Amino acid sequence: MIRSLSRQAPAPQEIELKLSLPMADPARLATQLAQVPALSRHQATHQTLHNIYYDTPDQQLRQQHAVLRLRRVGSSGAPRWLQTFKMGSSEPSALSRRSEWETPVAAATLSHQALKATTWSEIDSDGSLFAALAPCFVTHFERTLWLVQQHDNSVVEVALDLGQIEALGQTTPICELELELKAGEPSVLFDIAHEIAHSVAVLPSSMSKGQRGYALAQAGLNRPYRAPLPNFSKDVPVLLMAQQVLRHALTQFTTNLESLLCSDDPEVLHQARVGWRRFKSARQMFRKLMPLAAPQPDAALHGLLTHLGELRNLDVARTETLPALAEAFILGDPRRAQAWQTMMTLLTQLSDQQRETVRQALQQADVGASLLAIQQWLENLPADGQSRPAPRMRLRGWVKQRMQRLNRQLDKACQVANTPAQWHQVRILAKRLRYGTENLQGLMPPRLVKLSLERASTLQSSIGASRDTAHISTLMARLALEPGVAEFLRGFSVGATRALASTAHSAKHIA
Ligand SMILES: O=P(O)(O)OP(=O)(O)OP(=O)(O)O
Repeated sequence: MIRSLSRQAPAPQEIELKLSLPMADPARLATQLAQVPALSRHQATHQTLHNIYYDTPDQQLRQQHAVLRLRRVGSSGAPRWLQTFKMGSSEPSALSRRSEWETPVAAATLSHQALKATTWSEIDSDGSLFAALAPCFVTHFERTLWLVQQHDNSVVEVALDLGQIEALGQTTPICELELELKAGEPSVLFDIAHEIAHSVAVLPSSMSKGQRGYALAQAGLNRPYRAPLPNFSKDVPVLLMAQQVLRHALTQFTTNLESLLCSDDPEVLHQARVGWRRFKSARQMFRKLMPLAAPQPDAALHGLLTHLGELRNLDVARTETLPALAEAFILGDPRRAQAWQTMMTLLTQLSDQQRETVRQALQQADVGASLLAIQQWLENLPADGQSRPAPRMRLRGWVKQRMQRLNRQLDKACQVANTPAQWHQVRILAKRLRYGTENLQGLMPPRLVKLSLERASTLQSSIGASRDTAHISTLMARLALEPGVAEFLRGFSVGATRALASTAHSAKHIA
């Protein structure tokens, strides 16, 4: 916890970088980490932590991004109790900054008195909220701690937490690393994280244990995550705006990646890819204003993105395109039904294998290191911007200009589209227009928002549906199909490819 030097903001701050550990074997983690050069020079210590989280029945603390918990340190025989109150922000990021007050208390009972020195009264002026508090979930875990002191006097506490969260009879594992800044600049957190990421697979993670506890209690863990669209005032500095847009998109990507490790839900994968596309579109849109160019994904991250795309194609065929065709092929004939079923079983096996490939890729150290580099660049934007200020501009004018440019690019691509690769380009530009409009709609005239969104989604869905269908023939070549099924799908695919040509033709008129 860092004490602020500013007179206006005396609240102690917790600055923390959270990394999840998508490794198959948590039992080896402590040994592996102990060999990381930054940690090997320091003796690890151990703590057993048991935490009870409190909230009102209608979760007023959660709604205000606040956390109140009682923590027992050590065994139940000789316990030490701490009461912790944290106030966070609504900005999702693996690098969190929260106000935090931690006070020793005599027993396992919440103390109103201990909250007097905090900002509690801002959310509970008459004490009624405190009176309505009740336990809502617990966490308990073993913490292995390294206190890393650097030559520049920075101090970072690196904590490996292994244990579980329990809510309403449900449990979920805790397996994560937290790097908390005790002294120095936040960049030192990334320096140490990079060293760790060379040898241990990590993923930047924006969910606190508290958020995961709430999600567990509501059966909402590992569900598809759609980051909320940022809301700006018209005088927000442009780099902060870019940072918020990019942060939401990157968090959408990494949160769904984490869920992909244990969820088979096609929508989780879909939202991971949407997150990455939102990120890429925003990176492209803001690129000229950036003090430093974003790091490009390395080969391992590229590999993961390719695997995700292949899995998405299989998911779409298995859950959307083919089920819609089943009746047209089967026509009530049991033998045809059997042949269709055999194909669907093969397809399911193929997508299970591909899912496994994705999970293996997520466990590669290089993927985490690449994501960490992107996260660091993103968190540094305002600081980098101080040394290389963005050009002065009228924000609304700039946004309008960008959107008009995107529309013009789309017009041009529609006019020349004639080959599958060109239609694909139209679809990419349509998505860019949609994400750009969604991200910046608060700064655009409402009529332009409406027109751009309508145009982008019409193009995107009509070209997308035909393309998914045309893709079936590529996919089918990978499966040993019965001749009847293969012929039916070949015929269907030829028809779909022609439909794609006519869709692209009408797309020129949407332009
Ligand atoms: O020990 P802390 O205070 O960092 O808290 P935690 O139990 O690790 O929970 P969180 O995920 O909120 O940092």
